[in-house]
Amino acid sequence: MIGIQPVDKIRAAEREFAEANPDVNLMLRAADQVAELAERMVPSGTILVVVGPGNNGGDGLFAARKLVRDGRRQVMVWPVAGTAHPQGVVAARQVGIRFLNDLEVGRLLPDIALVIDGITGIGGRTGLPENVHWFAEMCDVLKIPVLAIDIPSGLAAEDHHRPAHVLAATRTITFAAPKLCHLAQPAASACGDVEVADIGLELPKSNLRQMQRMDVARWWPWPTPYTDKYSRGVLGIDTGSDRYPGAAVLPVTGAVYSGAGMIRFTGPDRLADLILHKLPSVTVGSGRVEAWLVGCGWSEEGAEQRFGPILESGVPLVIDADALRYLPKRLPEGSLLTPHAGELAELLGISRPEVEDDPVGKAYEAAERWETTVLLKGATQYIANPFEKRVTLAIAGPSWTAQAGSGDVLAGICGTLLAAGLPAPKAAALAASVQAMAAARKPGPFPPDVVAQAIPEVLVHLAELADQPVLAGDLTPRSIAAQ
Ligand SMILES: NC(=O)C1=CN([C@@H]2O[C@H](COP(=O)(O)OP(=O)(O)OC[C@H]3O[C@@H](n4cnc5c(N)ncnc54)[C@H](O)[C@@H]3O)[C@@H](O)[C@H]2O)[C@H](O)CC1
Repeated sequence: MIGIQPVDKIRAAEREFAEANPDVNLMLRAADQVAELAERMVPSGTILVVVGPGNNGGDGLFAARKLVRDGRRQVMVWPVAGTAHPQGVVAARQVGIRFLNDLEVGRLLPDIALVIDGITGIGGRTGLPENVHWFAEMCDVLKIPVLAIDIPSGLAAEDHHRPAHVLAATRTITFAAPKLCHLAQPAASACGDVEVADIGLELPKSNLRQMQRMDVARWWPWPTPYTDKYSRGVLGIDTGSDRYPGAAVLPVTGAVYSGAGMIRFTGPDRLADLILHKLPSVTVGSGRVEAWLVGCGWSEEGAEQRFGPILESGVPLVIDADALRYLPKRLPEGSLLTPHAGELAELLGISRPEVEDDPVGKAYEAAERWETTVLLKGATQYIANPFEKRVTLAIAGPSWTAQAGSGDVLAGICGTLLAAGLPAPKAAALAASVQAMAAARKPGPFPPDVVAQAIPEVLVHLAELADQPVLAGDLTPRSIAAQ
């Protein structure tokens, strides 16, 4: 698990560090790491460092000096605000770095091997300074690699929005810990691969975190020689309707391919036949279960009658789709709600854009209101845990999972894990992460049931990795795709 840090905590840690280590210059440490990464990205060629008026620009200027000294290559600086970090400017001038104006930048840009973005960092407000819009567009058109220092300029550290104008990065090097913009979509799509550099800051535990592959490997309920189908967990599934027959098949597919010990399907008989045709290991009819999955594709007719007896069973429930409309005030302990943004808006009596503007806050609000875990689905999936007062981001996958039926499969995976006895926050975080990793193995328009069929491969791979102390390359969807 990696903690996502807000700007005030980073600044406080920086102050504490400075008081305890008056002789250490954090900016130089940051600049050294920027220069090192730049060298790795482009071993030769001219580098243009674009700097703003703040300390982010200071990092850029000291990195420029280091690049000239170590690499003896041409490095140029464009101070976009006219002024820049005074000591940084002196340091850059001392090694003969050339400072450019807008016209010169426009002329020289096609020959630049790498742009280092030091316009704004954690002090940045959303939106790029206007005089840089053309530059961001040219970098994109000319496909010039961009290394962002701390935060790609145009993004705000704690905001998941991606504004119209942003200097999109190929890679971002951030310090001490990731910020929300690095991990939450759509902002994350402007960060490229994100590297977290240790500059010596000590940070407190964060209540906003992101799953890592090692967490999935550690928490997965791996079967042991003592396991049988009952101890692995029996999951009851009541989903689908004549109008939505696929919503019976897809959750069951998710549950089977994520390793449910046994599945009891209690939806309409005609749909049971459909399921058995594809997945003959599923049993039909009621019996003892450890958890229920309800709601996918119920449509409105008869929904309440289906829900009533299942609610009374008292076992933990995964409550998806249509069942979210009939929530009682108190839910069985250990239950999990799995709304998308529209469903969460309906639950809270607000508009969808209000949820999309503040997904962390709204998922948490619903979790507190129903005293239960909420998995908010979308390009970034948020798991709100009201018991430990925190929100976890699942591992992200490719956007191909944005298709009808993905949520049904995800609900099935959640059901497997609840039935296996996992607490709902862990079950939700594992399920969403594993589905994303499966989708990364099938990065194309594969239907959701085919993506589900890739889950066993992901689990085999994770089981091998589970013995290893460190997993390198976490954090970004691209690194997952590389597995
Ligand atoms: N905290 C650390 O761990 C370390 C951080 N370092 C670097 O310092 C920056 C943060 O520097 P700061 O001076 O506080 O802010 P910025 O440089 O990000 O920007 C401030 C500057 O920019 C103007 N501005 C902000 N947004 C916009 C905008 N949208 N349009 C125009 N102008 C904007 C603002 O008004 C200010 O003038 C951090 O990210 C690190 O890179 C250290 O060097 C190492 C330790």
